[in-house]
Amino acid sequence: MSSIAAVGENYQKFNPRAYLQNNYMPPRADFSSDDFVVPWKLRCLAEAFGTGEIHGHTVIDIGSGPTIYQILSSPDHFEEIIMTDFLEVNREVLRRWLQAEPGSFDWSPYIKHACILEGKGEHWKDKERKLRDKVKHVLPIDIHQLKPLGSALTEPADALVSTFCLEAASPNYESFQKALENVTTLLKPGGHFLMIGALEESFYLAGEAKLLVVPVTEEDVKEAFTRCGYKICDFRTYVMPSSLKIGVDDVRGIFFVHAQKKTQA
Ligand SMILES: C[S@@+](CC[C@H](N)C(=O)[O-])C[C@H]1O[C@@H](n2cnc3c(N)ncnc32)[C@H](O)[C@@H]1O
Ligand SMILES: O=[N+]([O-])c1ccc2c(c1)CN[C@@H](CO)C2
Repeated sequence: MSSIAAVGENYQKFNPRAYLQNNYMPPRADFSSDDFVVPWKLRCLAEAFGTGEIHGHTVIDIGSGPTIYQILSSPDHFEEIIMTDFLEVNREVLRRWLQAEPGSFDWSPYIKHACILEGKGEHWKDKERKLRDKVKHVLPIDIHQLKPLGSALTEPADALVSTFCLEAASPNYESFQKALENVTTLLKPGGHFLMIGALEESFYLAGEAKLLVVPVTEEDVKEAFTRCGYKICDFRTYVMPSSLKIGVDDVRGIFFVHAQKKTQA
């Protein structure tokens, strides 16, 4: 079995609820200080969209998983949001939240915080409703395919978002780089890519699953984007405080990159 196939096999044990518990509930879901990881992630995304540079018809979220925080600041800038994931269990969790099914994960603290960061006085229920209106598709994706969305995509998107996906789905740096090339085919020239990911992480837990992660440094990420034909517009790093190192992974830090796909070869 190839190492990529082995990653896919291992993901069959991924438990969305355990993953959400580990990463999106306290202590990691602490909104009490801008210095905590979730406010930092939301601020990176809100500020990038707040520049007004990133807009158009469609934005695709690559490897959404069971989470929606990563698209909270996008609805005002796009007509359509496409969410994607490798696993049906995650796509189902997303569909249930989108349909406001009882028992779905409570993202309201995240939605409220995004409204505060954006400073438009928007009520969080309005943002929630807008988000549900604009997510038009929840599609299967495999970043290791030359055409990650298969034939589901008719034309490239105006922007891409991806959080904790490429390094968590690639067995080594070479396949990380190749996956970036693959997903870049989904983006128009001149389009913007916002990515958040783990720095120097080698594994994370999601219930029974122990997922292997290719450890990447800030330089590895910058080099991958540059080699893939991007201009790096902004790059930020967050050092994981010891209080948030809770045994669910060995992540050392988090990166945020805002990159723009160059228009000519
Ligand atoms: C660490 S989770 C990230 C989830 C979410 N984006 C977040 O910010 O928490 C990694 C995600 O990558 C997905 N994944 C695994 N293999 C993949 C592949 N070959 N192509 C696309 N996504 C994949 C998993 O299903 C999982 O949802
Ligand atoms: O601190 N966080 O907010 C946070 C959120 C999600 C994830 C991490 C940390 C680290 N592990 C990745 C999977 O590779 C997933």
